Amino acid sequence: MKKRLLILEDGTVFSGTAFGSDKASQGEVVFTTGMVGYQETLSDPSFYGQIVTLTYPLIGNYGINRDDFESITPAIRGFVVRELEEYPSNFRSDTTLNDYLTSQDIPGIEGIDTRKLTRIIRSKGAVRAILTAADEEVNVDEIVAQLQATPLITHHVKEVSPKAAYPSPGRGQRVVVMDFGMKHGILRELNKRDCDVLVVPYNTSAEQILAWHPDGVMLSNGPGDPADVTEGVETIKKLIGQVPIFGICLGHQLFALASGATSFKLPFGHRGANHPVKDLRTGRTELTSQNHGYAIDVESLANTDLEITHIALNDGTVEGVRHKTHPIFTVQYHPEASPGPEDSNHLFDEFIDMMEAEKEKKHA
Ligand SMILES: NC(=O)CC[C@H](N)C(=O)O
Repeated sequence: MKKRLLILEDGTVFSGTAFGSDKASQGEVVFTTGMVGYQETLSDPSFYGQIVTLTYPLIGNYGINRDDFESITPAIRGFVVRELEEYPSNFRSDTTLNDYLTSQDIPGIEGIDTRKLTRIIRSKGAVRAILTAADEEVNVDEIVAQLQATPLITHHVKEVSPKAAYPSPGRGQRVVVMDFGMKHGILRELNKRDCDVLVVPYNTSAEQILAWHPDGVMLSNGPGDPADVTEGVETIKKLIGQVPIFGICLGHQLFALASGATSFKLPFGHRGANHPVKDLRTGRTELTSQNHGYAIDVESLANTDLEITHIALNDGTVEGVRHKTHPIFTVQYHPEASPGPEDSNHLFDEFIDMMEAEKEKKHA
C-alpha cells in the first residue's frame, strides 16, 4: 500500500493511503455531505479543478456502474475518503471506484480524518491543497509556498463546455441548452419530456441561438466563478424577453448577473443531497441536491426585475429567482438530482408548461 499526503495551503498535512492514479494533483478542496451518489459526484463537471472529500465515511461500497455518470470524463482533481471499499457489492457494479479512478488518471487518498478536514474547510473557507506521494524528500514548507504562489484557476467553464453544438432530437419543445459544464441529468430530464434539444457551447451568440427558433433556452450548471463567464452573461442579457428561460445553478447565477445582480463566494459552499430549500410562493420545503460555492447577493436583487422565489433554510441565501414580467425562472439547486432527492423534478414540467403557454399566447 502506497502512502500519500494531502497537504493544505495552511500547512496541515494529512497522511493516508493512495488509491487511483499515481500522479500528484492540486486544487481547491471542498466537501460534500451526500451519503450516496459518489459516482454522480465525481463525474459532475461543476467540480472541475476541485479535490472532493466525502463526509460519509464508507465510499465505494456499491462500485461504479454503467448508468450513473453525469459526464463522459470526470473533471475532479482528486477524491478523499475515510474508508474505501475495495469489494463492492451491487448488481449494477461494473468496476471498483479504485479501478475507475485509476483508469481516469485521478488520484485518491483514503484513511484520513475527513471530519477534521471538513472542519478546517468550514472554518477557513476555500482551501487549496495538493495530493502527493509520501516519500522522504517531501518538503512541506516548499509545497505550501508553491501552493500559495500558484495563481487561482479562472474561467473553468472554457474547459468543460463542448467545443461544438450537437443535437439530442425529440418531437416536443425545442430547447437550446447553453452548456457551461452540463450534468447529463439535465439532458436526461429534457429527453424524458421529448424535448428537441440542441446543446451549444458557452460562447454561442444570442443571435445564433435565436436563429434556431427555440421554444425555450436552458442555462446549465457549470464550474467556477460566475463572474468569469462574461460571454455567457452578455448572451443571456440579449435572450431576456425573447424566449422562455430556465436556469440551474451556474445558469441561475449567470441569469442573475445578466439582470444586474452580483455574486459572492460562500464561506464553504453547499454540497450534498439533503439541503432544505423553501419555496416562498407555496411555503413548501423541498430537499434538494446542491453543489455550489458561489451565490447571488440578496441585496443586489433589489435593483433588478427579479423576484426571490426560493431560499436556503440552512443559511438564508438565495436559492431561486424569477423575472417579474418575462417567462424566466432559475434555481441555485439541482432539480435533476443525480445524485439526490427528486422533490424538485416538477420544475422541468413547469418549464415545459411555460414554453407551451408562451406558444399559445403567440398564436392567440
Ligand atoms: N453546480 C454549479 O453549477 C455550480 C455553480 C458555480 N460554479 C458555483 O460553484 O457556485
